Amino acid sequence: MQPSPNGTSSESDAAPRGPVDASLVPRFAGIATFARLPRLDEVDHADIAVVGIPFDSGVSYRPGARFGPAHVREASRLLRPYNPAQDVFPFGAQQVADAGDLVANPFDISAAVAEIETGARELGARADRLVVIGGDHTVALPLLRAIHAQHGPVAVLHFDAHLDTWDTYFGAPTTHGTPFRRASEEGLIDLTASMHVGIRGPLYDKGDLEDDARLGFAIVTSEFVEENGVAAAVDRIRARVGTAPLYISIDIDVLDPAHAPGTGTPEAGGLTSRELLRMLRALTDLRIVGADVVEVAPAYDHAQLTAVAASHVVYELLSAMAPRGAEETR
Ligand SMILES: N=C(N)NCCCC(=O)O
Ligand SMILES: [Zn+2]
Ligand SMILES: [Zn+2]
Repeated sequence: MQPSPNGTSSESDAAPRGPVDASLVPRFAGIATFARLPRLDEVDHADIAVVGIPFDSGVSYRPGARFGPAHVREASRLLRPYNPAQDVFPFGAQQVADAGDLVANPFDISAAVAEIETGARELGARADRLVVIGGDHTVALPLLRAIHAQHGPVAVLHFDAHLDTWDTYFGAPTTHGTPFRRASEEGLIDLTASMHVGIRGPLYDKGDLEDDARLGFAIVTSEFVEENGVAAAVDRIRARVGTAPLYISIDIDVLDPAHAPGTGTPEAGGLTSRELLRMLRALTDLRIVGADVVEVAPAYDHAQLTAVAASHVVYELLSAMAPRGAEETR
């Protein structure tokens, strides 16, 4: 294989352009794109664009997820080309590129949501699928609007400590605690195939769960995973999602604060990063049409714990989305 001057490896024009080779350029050198991948403007077309949305004006508690994309990119420098857990080269089996960040108005949530939807739709012309790094969970609503325009109602597999199907906060309908209620009301999701995983902690009222079920979500709680194990949780997820086009939304606070302290609304009693990664690895053959990883807030992080976890979550998503063919390429 001929390394190019910037240390990226590419065997021919047709092969995907992969990350900067860490054996040629130290992984701590250079400007951080996700996993040191090429930028979207450096490739003709991407199968998947990784894109940041530095927006956190929808938070109900600790702010700071606007700095999530940069923090996750920094921690992603250590990722390597081959994923043995899924036996795939996620950057060789498909072209993945970093599209930078979408611009979202920090002072006007409605304007931001419109900008995010437009930005996602426009990116859709240059990349087949998007994997988004948030940003707070508000961003899932415009992303689902863009996905719906392309695919119709999708199964939403939502990993989170929180339901995020609440109605309003201080009268505001568009916040990080409400995206999936709005999405359900707008007909964006498949009400027979959507599910929350990792739910735990105090609610506002008993009726929250009744509302949530009516809005189309089944639930695998964090406690269910503890009592029955990952394999049983995966069985329930796969039975629910079936063959529907699947959008995966991962709030990093689904992890226990011991595994992901850097987030705005932490809840005790969460999943381990090992459990979450195992669940994602079991989704390989599902029809994943897009994904987000949200709520990483670096100000509360320590030693990049949360960002390392989030970067591996993105890596498992990209691996699960990679086509499986006869030829194994890096
Ligand atoms: N989407 C996240 N992370 N949290 C929603 C929590 C809403 C609340 O403060 O009750
Ligand atoms: Zn949450
Ligand atoms: Zn959330």
